[in-house]
Amino acid sequence: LSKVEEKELTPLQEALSQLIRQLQRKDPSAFFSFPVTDLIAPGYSTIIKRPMDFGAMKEKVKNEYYQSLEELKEDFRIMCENAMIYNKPETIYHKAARKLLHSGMKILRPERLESLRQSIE
Ligand SMILES: COc1ccc(OC)c(-c2cc(C(C)=O)n3cccnc23)c1
Repeated sequence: LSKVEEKELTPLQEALSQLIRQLQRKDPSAFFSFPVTDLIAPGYSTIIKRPMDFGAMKEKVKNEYYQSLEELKEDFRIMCENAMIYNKPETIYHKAARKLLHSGMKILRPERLESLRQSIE
């Protein structure tokens, strides 16, 4: 082990990290990489009750918060829906969120998660 204790990732953490990497490739503008602040989005924190972003997801993987692949899928859906709630339909963020949700649901489709689940059991 190096000086800083390197913690081995569990199979679930490995699978979750791989899924997040694949999902983030569908967000080339990195609009979903970090929390949306009230500074860049006025009133955001009063409108959006469950903020979510890819950085928060990675933190939850690191802290072993997710107990299943489904929980990641739920957070991903919330993240995209937040953007479609706060941002008006004609904005680049609303459009990016709808496109991201669509491509993300292919990456996270049930049969894909089922086979991934079996491979880590
Ligand atoms: C223009 O560059 C950036 C950079 C980071 C962002 O969020 C992390 C956003 C961003 C991301 C969002 C979302 C996802 O709603 N957003 C909404 C209103 C105004 N800005 C944003 C934009």
